[in-house]
Amino acid sequence: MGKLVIVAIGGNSLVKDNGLDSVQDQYEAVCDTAVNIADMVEQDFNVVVTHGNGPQVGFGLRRSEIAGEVAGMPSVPLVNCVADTQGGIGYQIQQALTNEFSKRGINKKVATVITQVEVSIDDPNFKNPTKPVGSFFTLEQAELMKKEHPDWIFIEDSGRGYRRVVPSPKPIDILEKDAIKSLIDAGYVVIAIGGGGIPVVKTEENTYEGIDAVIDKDFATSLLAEQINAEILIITTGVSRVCINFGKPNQKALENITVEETKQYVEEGHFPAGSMLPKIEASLHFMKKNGSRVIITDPESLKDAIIGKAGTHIIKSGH
Ligand SMILES: Nc1ncnc2c1ncn2[C@@H]1O[C@H](COP(=O)(O)OP(=O)(O)O)[C@@H](O)[C@H]1O
Ligand SMILES: NC(=O)OP(=O)(O)O
Repeated sequence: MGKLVIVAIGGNSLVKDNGLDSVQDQYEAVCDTAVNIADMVEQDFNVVVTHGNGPQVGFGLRRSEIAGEVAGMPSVPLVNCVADTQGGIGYQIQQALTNEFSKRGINKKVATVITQVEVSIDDPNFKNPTKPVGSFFTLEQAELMKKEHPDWIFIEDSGRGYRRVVPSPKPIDILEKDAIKSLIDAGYVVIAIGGGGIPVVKTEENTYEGIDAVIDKDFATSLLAEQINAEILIITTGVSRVCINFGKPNQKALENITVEETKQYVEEGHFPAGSMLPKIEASLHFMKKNGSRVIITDPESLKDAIIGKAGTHIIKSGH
């Protein structure tokens, strides 16, 4: 079997029009990414796919709230909204990959694993929501909504507008890791920990129960990469390369950077929390463990990125 690569697909990279896209539009974006993943499989990489759900889980939560406001329907807890996005996006990726493999005569099966991820009830992030979900709003729109829903918290998200945030505890363990490993060993392309995984906590009775939060899929992906001993971590997002001085006149795209240089850029504050910082932190965590290379790029550049012709590559010094 070829090198084990984890590809983490950003939730925003599947939504082009701030939530006004239809399910069919999202499926088309998924199909585009599936073409690039199939290219990697044809190059003999052993691929595991994870994905985000930031926009989609926010849309689901809002639909549930509006159904409550308008029709008095019972609300869907945030943890169930996460589970719904894991199933819904997993289904689309699974179908797109299956069809793409069949079209090309690639003899690979695909399976999506509903994945629970353990978090700590004492995680301080429950008191300090940081994960942006749903649509982007102007400051005026956000202020209006805040008047109507005083408990909502908004942040400015990387110059793209204002978004609602929810708690995002750190992942501790992936409950279905053995099932994921077994499927990889059996030759499946596995889709797992969608939306960062369904957050669960261990009870005093040693059982698990869901808790309302959205885990960062980059942190969850780096934990999975460690647990399955992946060699390469690829994070696809809305930009082809990570930049320093992002959005400023002196913005510079990064091609190859060492772990030490990356840490230096973090210290200099080039990566905002809630968008690029978690990707970089997850990458550094992966490189500290078993990782040999991290690539951050957009889905369209995947094929070129894997052969070093696109994307930002984080490598160990001396490579
Ligand atoms: N230093 C940076 N370099 C490149 N992109 C950045 C940087 N800082 C913030 N960004 C923004 O962060 C986005 C990635 O975060 P986000 O959209 O939340 O991720 P995801 O694709 O996982 O949903 C990029 O598309 C870009 O708009
Ligand atoms: N759960 C999560 O991190 O989603 P995004 O990648 O869409 O932000």
